[in-house]
Amino acid sequence: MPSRRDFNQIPVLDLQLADDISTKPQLLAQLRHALIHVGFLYVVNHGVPQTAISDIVNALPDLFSLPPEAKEEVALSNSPHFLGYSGDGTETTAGKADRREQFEFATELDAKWSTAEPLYERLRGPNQWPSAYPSLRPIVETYISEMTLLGQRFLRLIAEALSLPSPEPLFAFLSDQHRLKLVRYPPSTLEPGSLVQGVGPHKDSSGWWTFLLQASSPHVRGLQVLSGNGSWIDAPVVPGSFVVNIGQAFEVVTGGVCKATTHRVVLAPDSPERFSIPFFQGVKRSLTKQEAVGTLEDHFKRLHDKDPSGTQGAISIDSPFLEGKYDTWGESQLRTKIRSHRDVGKKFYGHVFDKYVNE
Ligand SMILES: O=C(O)CCC(=O)C(=O)O
Ligand SMILES: [Fe+2]
Repeated sequence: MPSRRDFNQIPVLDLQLADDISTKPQLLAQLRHALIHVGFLYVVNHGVPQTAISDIVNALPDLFSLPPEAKEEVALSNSPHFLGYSGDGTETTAGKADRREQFEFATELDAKWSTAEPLYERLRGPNQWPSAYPSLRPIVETYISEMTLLGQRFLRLIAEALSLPSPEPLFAFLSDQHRLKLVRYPPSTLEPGSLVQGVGPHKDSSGWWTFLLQASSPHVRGLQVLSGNGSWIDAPVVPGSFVVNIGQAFEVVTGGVCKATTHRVVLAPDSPERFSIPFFQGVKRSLTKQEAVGTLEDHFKRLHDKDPSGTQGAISIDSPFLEGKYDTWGESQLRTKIRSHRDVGKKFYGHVFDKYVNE
């Protein structure tokens, strides 16, 4: 018998159905199914203005064509907040180097960390803006604001789909800082039959929810999602959509009823350059394990007991946050960031570097 998380395609949800009381129940039922059985979905008619999307998509070719010194000016290695540019091959996922270059931005905030505060508060801080491309800043800021709003609308729908009495408990987990990556995968020139890792298999660890814009034309493929039966399902470009998926903290808070699903990007032989823009809705840094597990535990246990077939297996949660020895989400994030960007770790977090890298 197929397990509950076998799927062979990713559902497409029309958020406009929420605007009419006669169609909203249909949307909520589709959403509940996608949350519990797939962990990945597309949204269309999502309400994000087309100009905010096309402005950022159109900025990508010029941004990535900047000369090396303009990229160096905003290198991630300058930033204790892990914001800025990192080059092709500098990040590893599942033990292998990823083939992508990226600019990482976040909600624009001051750096106000002092030694009286937990070290993870130093993750909060301002962006680095390339001086060679001054028009980028308003484009990115507008996009982050719009995606912040979409994330909030989406959380309200999720609360209803999961029968929560109110969305407030979900909002209480949110951070003041959401993160955005502008990503370019290079064209591939491989021999037939070989595949290159754009980004290796992973579950999103840095956010509550991810909203991904596939910013290339529909013939450019690459994103794949792991079904419960072990097969990789293509997630092609659906024009006018965002791909939405669950982050690891949300899996923890729902007691594993909603699972973070593994995904990857593979570059096939002769594949063209590919752009994507993931927005990671942030989780508050001070969140403790106890709060994450305990706040909605009773609700999700009841949901599981009411529909044990639908949420079968809900008890197992595979979470570095829960399994790790660090009690807050912020510290667990800081550790992850230091491990994946060791140059930044050594430079700004020298006194904890060995602890986080060797433990
Ligand atoms: O580029 C993509 O399509 C996916 C990127 C991704 O999964 C990530 O950055 O977490
Ligand atoms: Fe991801």
